[in-house]
Amino acid sequence: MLLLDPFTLYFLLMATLLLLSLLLLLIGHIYRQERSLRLWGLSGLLGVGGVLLLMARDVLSPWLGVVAANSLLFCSLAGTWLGIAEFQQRPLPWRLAGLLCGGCSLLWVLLLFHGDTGLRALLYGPIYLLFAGLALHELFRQPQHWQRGSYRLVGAIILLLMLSYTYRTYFMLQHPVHNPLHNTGLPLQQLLASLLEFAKTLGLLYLVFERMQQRLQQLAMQDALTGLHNRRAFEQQATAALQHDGHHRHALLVMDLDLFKRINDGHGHQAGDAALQHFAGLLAAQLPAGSISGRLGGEEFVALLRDTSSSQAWQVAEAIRSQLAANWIGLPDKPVFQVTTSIGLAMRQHGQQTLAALYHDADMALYDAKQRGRNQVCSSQPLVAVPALA
Ligand SMILES: Nc1nc2c(ncn2[C@@H]2O[C@H](COP(=O)(O)OP(=O)(O)OP(=O)(O)O)[C@@H](O)[C@H]2O)c(=O)[nH]1
Repeated sequence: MLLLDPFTLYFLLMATLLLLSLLLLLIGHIYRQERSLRLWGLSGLLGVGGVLLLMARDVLSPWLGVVAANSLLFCSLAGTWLGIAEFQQRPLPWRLAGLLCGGCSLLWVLLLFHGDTGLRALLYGPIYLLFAGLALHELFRQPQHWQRGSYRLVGAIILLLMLSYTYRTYFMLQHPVHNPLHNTGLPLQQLLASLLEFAKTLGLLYLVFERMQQRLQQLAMQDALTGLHNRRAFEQQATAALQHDGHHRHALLVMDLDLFKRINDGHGHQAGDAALQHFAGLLAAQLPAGSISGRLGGEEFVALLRDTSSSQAWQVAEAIRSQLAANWIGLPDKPVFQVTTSIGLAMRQHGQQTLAALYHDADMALYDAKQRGRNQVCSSQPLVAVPALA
């Protein structure tokens, strides 16, 4: 078996981190909306550059090696933190990051003059801990992120990194005059820290992909105009609800805006869109909590009212109808107009009734409402029209 010494492993890790950083920059270039990826890619490049400079300090001048390398490493830490702030869609604390990096580098230079390695070591740990702490703070700014497994995983990796930096400080204090290249203890710690940095970058990448997937899922399930569920999402959620609460009474409302073609023709397509959005807002305000609503297409909407009686469902439908009829809709600099809706209501008769069967009953009731002159609610059982409230 090929056994690699810690240094070879360390160099291999650095090479992998370099490739990963380049990959992040490439993906960040393709998915331009994810600027955090580019910041993390840059942070990785700075980190690798800093380590290489540190290692080459015997060849280059110690000044260049130590001062430039540490400055790059501080900027790399700031890059991770800025990337997380960007990922959380917060204004980037550029100035603060610049001030911190500049301040840390300056302190480092001053301590070089002082020549006390112990003091430098004491400064080293807190700077790393500060940047890791800022990254953690940004990651868990929203309390709901504590509930998310992926966030907790990245948080745990950053905590381990903080432990590793603390140990590094302790080690440097114990061995004040050391050369990291020829010391036996430090490379192992450096190996561990690099592995954790690597894991952290992968974890952050995972967070971005998770969010991209959520966005795609949202796009696939949401009606773009109204923000309501689209047909597929409504069918999925309503079917699950019917299966889950089999013994409860549910009501289905199928709603179709009246003579919508006239609104489009008379006021323009934009006004028609505004009417659809207005109606979606009305549904959100009038439907009881726990209801599932959606836009099936065109000017047809649907809502499943869970655990409700027929009189409650009737009242909700009637409130939606009368509120819509009572409101004027308008666009800036355009004449206002009114729109009405016809609604078909069906109550679930028994536990086995499917969504398709329920929809069929409600659709028949809607047809009846249209036939009776529109702007009214009709129920499938018994199939009668009930006088409008207003
Ligand atoms: N503005 C706008 N119009 C849409 C959209 N989707 C469908 N429509 C229009 O909605 C109209 C539906 O017309 P019809 O199916 O004839 O129904 P209606 O005029 O509402 O008549 P009734 O249903 O019988 O009351 C058509 O003119 C479609 O072009 C949309 O997303 N935005």
